[in-house]
Amino acid sequence: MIKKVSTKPSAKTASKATGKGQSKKAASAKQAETKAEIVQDDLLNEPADKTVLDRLYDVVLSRKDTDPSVSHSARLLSRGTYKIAQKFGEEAVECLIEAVAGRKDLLVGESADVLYHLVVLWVDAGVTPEEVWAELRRREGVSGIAEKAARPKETFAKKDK
Ligand SMILES: N=c1c2ncn([C@@H]3O[C@H](COP(=O)(O)OP(=O)(O)OP(=O)(O)O)[C@@H](O)[C@H]3O)c2ncn1[C@@H]1O[C@H](COP(=O)(O)O)[C@@H](O)[C@H]1O
Repeated sequence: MIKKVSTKPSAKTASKATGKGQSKKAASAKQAETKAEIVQDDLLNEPADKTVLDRLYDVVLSRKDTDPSVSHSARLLSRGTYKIAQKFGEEAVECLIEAVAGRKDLLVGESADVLYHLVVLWVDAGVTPEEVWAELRRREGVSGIAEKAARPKETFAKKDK
């Protein structure tokens, strides 16, 4: 499932600020909403390219320890590593199903789901995108075949078999 980027506070948050003596609260909620709308407009002007992943990480990180009733990321993070890993696994399976079925259009959406859930996994584990980019950078120009051939013969996985 694909979800639009939104930094808007929920309608719930704004509607709570009503009634007598609440006008100040209502005004500040309105102000926050206007500010969030500006941020949302800014986001709509951001490029739809690979930099979106860094922005997604920043948004998910900012959701940590926030209200789980307002943010899906906050809800997922509050449920702990097991649930986060489970969701990531489910999305990965849905992704590979579309790949095997040759449904390219659905594979795009499922890929976005996988990346979102991977970012949640990173936030939960304390891994930053920069660490992953650095690892990919380190591997650049190293053939996978050559790297595998250079591995020590006695690997942990092989010992167990
Ligand atoms: N990219 C995503 C994204 N992709 C998928 N999803 C949500 O992931 C959920 C997947 O639904 P499922 O039914 O599979 O999962 P579930 O609700 O946990 O169900 P259970 O497994 O618990 O039964 C849906 O609510 C989707 O909307 C996402 N939620 C958020 N984002 C991004 O994260 C940002 C922050 O979102 P919030 O944290 O919700 O503010 C958004 O602006 C988006 O950019």
